Amino acid sequence: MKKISLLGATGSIGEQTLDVINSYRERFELIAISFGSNIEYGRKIIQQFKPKFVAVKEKKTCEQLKLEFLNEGITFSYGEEALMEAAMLEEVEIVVNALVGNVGLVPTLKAIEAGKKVAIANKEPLVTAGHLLTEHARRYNVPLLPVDSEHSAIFQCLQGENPKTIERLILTASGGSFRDKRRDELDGVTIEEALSHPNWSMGAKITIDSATMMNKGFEVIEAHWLFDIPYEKIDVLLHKESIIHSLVEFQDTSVIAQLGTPDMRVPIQYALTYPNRLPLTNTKQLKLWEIGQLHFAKVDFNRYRALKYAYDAGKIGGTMPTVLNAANEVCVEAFLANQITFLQIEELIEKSLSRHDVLPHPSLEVIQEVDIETRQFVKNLIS
Ligand SMILES: NC(=O)C1=CN([C@@H]2O[C@H](COP(=O)(O)OP(=O)(O)OC[C@H]3O[C@@H](n4cnc5c(N)ncnc54)[C@H](OP(=O)(O)O)[C@@H]3O)[C@@H](O)[C@H]2O)C=CC1
Ligand SMILES: CC(=O)[C@@H](O)[C@H](O)COP(=O)(O)O
Ligand SMILES: [Mn+2]
Repeated sequence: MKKISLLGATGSIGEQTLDVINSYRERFELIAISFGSNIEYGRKIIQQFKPKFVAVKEKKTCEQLKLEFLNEGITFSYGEEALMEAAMLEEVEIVVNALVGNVGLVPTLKAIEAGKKVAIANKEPLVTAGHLLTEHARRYNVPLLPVDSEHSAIFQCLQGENPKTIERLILTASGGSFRDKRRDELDGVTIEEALSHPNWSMGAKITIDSATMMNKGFEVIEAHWLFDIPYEKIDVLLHKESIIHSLVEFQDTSVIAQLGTPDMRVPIQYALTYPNRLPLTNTKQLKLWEIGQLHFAKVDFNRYRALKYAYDAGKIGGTMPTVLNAANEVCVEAFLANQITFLQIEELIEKSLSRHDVLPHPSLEVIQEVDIETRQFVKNLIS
């Protein structure tokens, strides 16, 4: 029985992880969950899976649930400490990090320190502090198992291969909600339009990141850290169907790709069962004859400026990716709250990056300071 702690259980990845766990109850046991403010869904998960430990964001939610589940042997806790506790519980073997945002950084470090395998969907900590997470994973000899579809694809393509023979990684990109619009057509786009991803149903934050293509920029940085590949050897390829999830080119010019219908339960389940595979229930098999054609195009960095900022920030390194992520988190939240326009997301990120004096090899403390300072800078600009 694989014992799991699921951080961010009420989100899009969280829900799909629960679906995988539920279809293999004889193999997986949900020991702990965390969630933020979605108490209705959180309550349902507790009723269905009866986890032993529940971490929530607010004290009020914690107190309410304690009363509701009195005498059921469940420990409830709240705040950042609770998230860390959920990541470190003795009996847990694997932590699935399905949180959104940099809030997942410290719990991931703690999970690694506690010797847990980490299935990581939460990409923002890898952008903010990829060096710390990967150094930590090496030091504690713990695997960081990719859940992001592109990274899972690359991970699958690399099984049995010598990493030294990799020529380049090719991340596919759908182009997001506005892929059929020119840059000069992005001026008045609405939140609703931005939230309409062509291929994937995901949480709001990543859907906006896909629309700006900051998501792909984050994935470039994520790939750099997870696979230890220089930025010069990581490409992005526009592929509107999201059927090829990513590709690896080897030195002998062979290219290996991983394909499948867009369903996040595939990479989630692979991370949970790795190095084995299990049948996935209730999903569509890939029928290429029904799709007929797949499309590919080169990325225009002037159209997708956020992607360019991410490459630049990644190459500069140090605290620059921390600034990139922090500014992006504040901007996406502000866009979703109707405080800034879609194009202002890029503008404000560019302003944050260009004023920043990079600090090399930042410690966790430095990263946290830069993160807070950047958020404040962007909030001041917005207000
Ligand atoms: N969705 C997808 O298909 C994919 C997502 N990813 C990445 O996976 C991560 C999760 O994405 P997604 O599932 O879409 O996100 P969602 O917004 O759907 O879910 C986020 C989860 O994190 C919880 N949460 C958010 N903020 C806090 C906080 N401050 N403290 C505690 N818990 C918090 C939410 O709780 P609540 O809702 O209860 O407030 C929710 O459970 C992101 O980093 C994303 O980039 C990567 C590839 C695909
Ligand atoms: C499902 C997944 O992994 C997302 O990160 C997805 O990649 C978003 O699609 P695009 O960023 O390619 O639009
Ligand atoms: Mn992805």
